[in-house]
Amino acid sequence: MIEAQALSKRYGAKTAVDAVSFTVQPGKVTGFLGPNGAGKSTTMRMIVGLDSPSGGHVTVNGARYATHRAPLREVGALLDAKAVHTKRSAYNHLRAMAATHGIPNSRVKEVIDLTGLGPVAKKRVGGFSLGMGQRLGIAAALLGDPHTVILDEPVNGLDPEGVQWVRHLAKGLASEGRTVFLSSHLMSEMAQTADHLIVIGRGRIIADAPIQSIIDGQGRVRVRVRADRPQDLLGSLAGDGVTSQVLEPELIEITGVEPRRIAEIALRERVLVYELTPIQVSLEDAYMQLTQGEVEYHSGNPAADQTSGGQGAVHRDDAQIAPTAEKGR
Ligand SMILES: Nc1ncnc2c1ncn2[C@@H]1O[C@H](COP(=O)(O)OP(=O)(O)OP(=O)(O)O)[C@@H](O)[C@H]1O
Repeated sequence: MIEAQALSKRYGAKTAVDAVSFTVQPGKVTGFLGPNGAGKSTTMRMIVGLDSPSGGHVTVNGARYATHRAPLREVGALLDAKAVHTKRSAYNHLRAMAATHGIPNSRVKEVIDLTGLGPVAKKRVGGFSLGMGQRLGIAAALLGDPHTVILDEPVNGLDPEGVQWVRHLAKGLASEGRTVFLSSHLMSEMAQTADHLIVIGRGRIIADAPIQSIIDGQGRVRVRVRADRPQDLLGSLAGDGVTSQVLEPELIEITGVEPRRIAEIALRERVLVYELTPIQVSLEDAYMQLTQGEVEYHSGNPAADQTSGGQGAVHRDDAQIAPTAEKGR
């Protein structure tokens, strides 16, 4: 288990992590999401003692990382896959790590097999592809058979088979009762892997909830309607929280009304409806809505949905989470 209490990190005038408190529970995969520069890596680095907090504290399995007698057995982390001695072979790199913790060579062989590094284990790490480097980083994280596994962008550079492998690995580790905390910018992958999400923006927690409740919480019901007189329908539907967008003369998208209510009103107004399709909210949609005020580094997004009304707060299991801030400029 990872427990952070009012954890902060400042670099000069920059507050990278701003008094965050959260718990990463064992037995599930917890995804850590946030825009570029939100503070994910800094938080992960503080968990494993690579950065010292400016305020607050964080423990892993009940104690600060540095106070564990054999930290590799408590927590394994992939933080920067490039941080290896490039002239060593993968095998020697892992053996050197294992030696410092009294981990037997048999475990080195095990993690090499587990991560599919067998064919290149004796080759110099300097010549590794990004994906091979990631696999080596994951092998190192698993070396001590740790209770807690932290993976920062583990699928970065992996091919589809590798991405799938990381997914199964993360789920498998969680099903063994371990704590699995991973970050990724790949929403579709996160949607398939994580049970729970912590979303951070500008150093603060925006959401901390089961993945489905984050999707549901952000997704006000949206329905695509084809009708012969959409304006008449819209006139009768107008009300609190209902927004709409005319896509084509006979095609509209309505947000905030259940499909059945739309059908009832259409019947009453004698509007011919020939399509009524609820639109599924994806994790990506929910994430974009949650973080729309939190993105520091914008890339123009011409496809951004301009029609959504204000979004409500997402709720944690137990407590309310700050509502999304207003749109950043
Ligand atoms: N060593 C450092 N010195 C100064 N500023 C830093 C340092 N490390 C991180 N920062 C700043 O702290 C903020 C958080 O960075 P961090 O790398 O934790 O974000 P992130 O969420 O991991 O981003 P990304 O998704 O781009 O990896 C950023 O504004 C970053 O520029």
